[in-house]
Amino acid sequence: MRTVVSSAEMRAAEQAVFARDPEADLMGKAAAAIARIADDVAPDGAVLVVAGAGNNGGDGLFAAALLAERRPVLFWRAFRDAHAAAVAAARAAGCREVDAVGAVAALADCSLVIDAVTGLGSRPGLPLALQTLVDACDAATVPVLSVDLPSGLDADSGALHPSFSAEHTVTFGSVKPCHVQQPAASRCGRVHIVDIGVTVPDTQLRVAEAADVARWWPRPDASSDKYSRGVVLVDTGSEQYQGAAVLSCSGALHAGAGMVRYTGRAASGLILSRFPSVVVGEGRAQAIVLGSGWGDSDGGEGRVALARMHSLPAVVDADALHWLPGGRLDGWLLTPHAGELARLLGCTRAHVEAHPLSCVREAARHTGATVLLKGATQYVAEPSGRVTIAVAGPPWTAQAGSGDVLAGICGALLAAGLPAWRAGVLGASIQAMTAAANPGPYTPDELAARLPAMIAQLSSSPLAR
Ligand SMILES: NC(=O)C1=CN([C@@H]2O[C@H](COP(=O)(O)OP(=O)(O)OC[C@H]3O[C@@H](n4cnc5c(N)ncnc54)[C@H](O)[C@@H]3O)[C@@H](O)[C@H]2O)[C@@H](O)CC1
Ligand SMILES: Nc1ncnc2c1ncn2[C@@H]1O[C@H](COP(=O)(O)OP(=O)(O)O)[C@@H](O)[C@H]1O
Ligand SMILES: [K+]
Repeated sequence: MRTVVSSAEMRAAEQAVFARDPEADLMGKAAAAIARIADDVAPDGAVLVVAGAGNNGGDGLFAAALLAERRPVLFWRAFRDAHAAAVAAARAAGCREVDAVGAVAALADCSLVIDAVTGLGSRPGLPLALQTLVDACDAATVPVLSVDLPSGLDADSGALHPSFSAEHTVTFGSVKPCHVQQPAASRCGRVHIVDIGVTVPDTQLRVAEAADVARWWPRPDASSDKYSRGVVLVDTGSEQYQGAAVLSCSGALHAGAGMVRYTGRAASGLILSRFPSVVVGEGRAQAIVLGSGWGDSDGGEGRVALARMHSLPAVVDADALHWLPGGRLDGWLLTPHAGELARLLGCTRAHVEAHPLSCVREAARHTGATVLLKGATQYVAEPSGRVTIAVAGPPWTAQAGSGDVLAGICGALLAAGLPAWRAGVLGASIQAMTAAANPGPYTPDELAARLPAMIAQLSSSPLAR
């Protein structure tokens, strides 16, 4: 699990270092890391460093000085002002200064551009001369290594603004929101996190990693039976949306449920023909999955209320989200997409998309449930305000039916005894990781069938220990 720190939290942590040791050379360490990564990702050829007026530019120019010991380096002061000591170091090391026109012209001969224009102090957007260079970089397909973040983005959000598109980003201490929240995250390329001696604080935002999924995924042992592994009661699908029932059962079974009981309104013969191990009808269970593919079929309110009376953990998906009972929904996992969350909160989808973190937190705080907001970035918010971002995957899973499979996976994890936040994080992560390992337009049921291989691989990998 990695902590995600805001620019203010990072600055405070940096100040704490200087309070302890006023001579601490954080910029020197940052510059050394930038130079090392630059040599790794583009070992030969000239480097163009584009430097801004603040410390981000300072990092880049000190890195320029180090790189100039072994290769040609050019630099452009994009705002004229620049960190004076760093400019002096770059000049003394033999770096050649160019102007805006020279920077664009230099792209033809450069193997790497280091974007050190703005970092934590970045205001969204780029001045025209810089935008011209960014366009030229994109057209010339010269790889960009961004320092801290692609200049132009806002460190503290996932929103898109005119910015560099980096192939690599080197950041310090820990990731910032723009590195892990889409769509901004897609501009960061591969993110290298470098320890420069700043102690990162614990925060209310974290991002899960493959190792967390491997460690926490429930595995049967010699004492396991179908009940201890977890029985999931699945009330999904309807006459109109029969496929949703098949998909959520598939998700639960392929995620390792001990047993799936189906109590929904789709034709049981259809489900049994795909999954003969499913047991049709009520019975003992440890978790319930509700709502995927209900459409406007009757009795939603009563079915959700009944589930509440069972006092079991529940995954509440899709149409069941319209029928949330009053009171605190402790132990429940709500799985809305942005439109469904907007309806829950009484705001617009655009508002949720612009402010996903605050919206998902608000829904969890208001309902007392854990809320998994689905989409390109998947946020799992607990009523306490803590949010965990699931492992990211490719956009191939953006298709009808993925959410139904995900609800089933989360149901299996709840039934295995995982707390709701962990079920949400692991469910969303394993689906994304399976899609990443099987790139292409696989249907949701084909991807569900590939979950067991992914789970087996993770469980036997060193990450699981
Ligand atoms: N906080 C930390 O722990 C450390 C920070 N370091 C570096 O310091 C950076 C932060 O430095 P600063 O606070 O000086 O901020 P930045 O260097 O990120 O940016 C501030 C400067 O850029 C200008 N600016 C910002 N957005 C602009 C825009 N859209 N158009 C035109 N000008 C714009 C500002 O007016 C200001 O002059 C970090 O990103 C990192 O690279 C490192 O030196 C090491 C440690
Ligand atoms: N851009 C994206 N990248 C990756 N996954 C996505 C993206 N958009 C949506 N998803 C995934 O697609 C699924 C959509 O769920 P949902 O909208 O409920 O679909 P359905 O109800 O049709 O099953 C979720 O599992 C979500 O994680
Ligand atoms: K930058």
